Amino acid sequence: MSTNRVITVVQSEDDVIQELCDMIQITATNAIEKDDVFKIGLSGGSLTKFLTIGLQKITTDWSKWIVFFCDERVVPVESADSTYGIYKNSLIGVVPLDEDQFVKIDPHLPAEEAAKDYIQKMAVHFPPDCLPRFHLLLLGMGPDGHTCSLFPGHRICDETSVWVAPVTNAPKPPPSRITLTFPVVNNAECCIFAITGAGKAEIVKRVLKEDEQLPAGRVKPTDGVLHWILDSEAGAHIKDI
Ligand SMILES: O=C1O[C@H](COP(=O)(O)O)[C@@H](O)[C@H](O)[C@H]1O
Repeated sequence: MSTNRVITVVQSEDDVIQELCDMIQITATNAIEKDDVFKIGLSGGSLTKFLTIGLQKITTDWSKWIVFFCDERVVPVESADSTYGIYKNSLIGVVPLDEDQFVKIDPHLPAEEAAKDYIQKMAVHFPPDCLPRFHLLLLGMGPDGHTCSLFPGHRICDETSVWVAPVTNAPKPPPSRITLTFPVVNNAECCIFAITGAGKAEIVKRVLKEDEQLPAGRVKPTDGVLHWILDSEAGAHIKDI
């Protein structure tokens, strides 16, 4: 099986949010029709802003959503660095998602234990004895080409034995994190990168040239679809690929 990659360049950040949320709505509808549940993984960073704005506008059966994290920072939920904390404050009460629909890390554990605990929590929602297959993973990318908390050159980029790995020395603060590993990311039915801004144009070009030194360039769902949604600034150099 090869990855089906689709690149969409739109004008502005607002257009990226619109395109992203249209895709989320379609993917959720299809998943609920097929499996009676929608299993989605969220990232942090700029995606939190996109979803806070965009998810309010979609039409879906929210009761069927189970929301996981592609990565999470091991910090208290009250911290501005907690990805769950951001979604909790910006989404709950705004869209009809309950706190218990989020599969959250235990931020009181050290990263190693939090990763093991998260694997147990994930296992409740996926069939036994096979890799979890998410309906949708929403991914971001840092200007260094990291995605989830998979940073360039970090040994966990080559981790194949666990679904979720701890990171205790992330080069971007906060240092303590957990992250899905590549086997799980690449087993998803669909992955979407939503990227904006001129600061990411150069790295977008490198990743789309399939530079496998860069973690984002290693996202290649083995039996799924990979979407890149870019604004005109982030997509400025893609004619050169
Ligand atoms: O630290 C993180 O960074 C990436 C990228 O963030 P962005 O602000 O450049 O969009 C994000 O996808 C990841 O979830 C987060 O933990």
